[in-house]
Amino acid sequence: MRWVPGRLYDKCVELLNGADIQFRRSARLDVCLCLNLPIALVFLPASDIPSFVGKGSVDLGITGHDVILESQMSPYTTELLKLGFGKCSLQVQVPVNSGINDVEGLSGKRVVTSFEVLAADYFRGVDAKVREAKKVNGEVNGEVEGGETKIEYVGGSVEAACALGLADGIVDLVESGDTMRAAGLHAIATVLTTEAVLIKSSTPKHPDLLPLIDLIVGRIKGTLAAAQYVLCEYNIRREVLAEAEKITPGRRAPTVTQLEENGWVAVSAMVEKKKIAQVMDELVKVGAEDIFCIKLENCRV
Ligand SMILES: Nc1ncnc2c1ncn2[C@@H]1O[C@H](COP(=O)(O)OP(=O)(O)OP(=O)(O)O)[C@@H](O)[C@H]1O
Ligand SMILES: O=P(O)(O)OC[C@H]1O[C@H](OP(=O)(O)OP(=O)(O)O)[C@H](O)[C@@H]1O
Repeated sequence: MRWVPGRLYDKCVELLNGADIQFRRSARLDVCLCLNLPIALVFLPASDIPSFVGKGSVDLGITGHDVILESQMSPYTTELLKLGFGKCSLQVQVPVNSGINDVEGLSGKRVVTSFEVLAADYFRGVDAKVREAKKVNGEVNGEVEGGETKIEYVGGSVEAACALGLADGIVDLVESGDTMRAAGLHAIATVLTTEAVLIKSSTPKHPDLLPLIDLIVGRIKGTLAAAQYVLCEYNIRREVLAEAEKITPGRRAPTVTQLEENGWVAVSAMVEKKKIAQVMDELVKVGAEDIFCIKLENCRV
């Protein structure tokens, strides 16, 4: 069966474009050769990527932090970079009208999920806590009894399980929360937060490829930094330069150039894109003039 592009696909392609990793993918093929580097690209379901990378069949991969944990491949893979997309949370959800308001209330009941490893791990802890509390309260005599939450796997449409009478609660990913609300559910706990990450094998099969791997990682890092930062430039009187430098310290230090006009300098520094409006406002307050910011096309950091 051919793999259908999932939620991470568009952002992955954007990242590859930014890193100038050129490829032409034929409609029916999930493997293609890169046009300008000696590498092959393999398009796989997000949940298969940790195992392909962990076993060394593929040298680098992009997938969710959640699926790396779920596939139990963390010991065999190294997370190199957080990629800033695919952000969501794995949450425990119950019907709004169930009367259950915390995970302790769900302990011992039925939970349906696509994340059976993570959910089982989580509820093992919850069940143990509930049993311990019951013991302390004298509700359990001698050996601990009952209280084990039943975790059942389904591959998709997890949110329908409660309405279908299959579950008392679910563990599923939540991004906007629209799916959860539409199914009449609400979240009572967060198991983990996740985003897409770049991973490599912890035991690479091809050590000779390490320089090429480093080159690709460097390019991806540069693409991410270019998207995250802008270059801010302004002119300022030298006597207030120290104040302005506090506002724009740059990644390492700002570049300061003497202007032809006496007593004035030009400053150039990288500033986080999300902070640039506030930074420009503050620069105006300390007397900076001719302030502008330049979008970064690409960089190496
Ligand atoms: N709203 C969301 N729902 C599900 N996953 C999301 C969401 N937002 C981000 N993600 C991330 O995307 C991952 C799933 O990626 P993707 O959809 O590409 O998987 P796939 O296996 O390739 O396709 P599919 O699961 O649709 O068959 C999740 O494990 C999670 O890390
Ligand atoms: O909070 P939201 O923005 O609504 O997103 C969450 C939904 O997205 C995912 O499903 P997906 O669409 O990937 O399909 P699936 O149910 O087949 O996993 C996830 O399983 C939720 O159902």
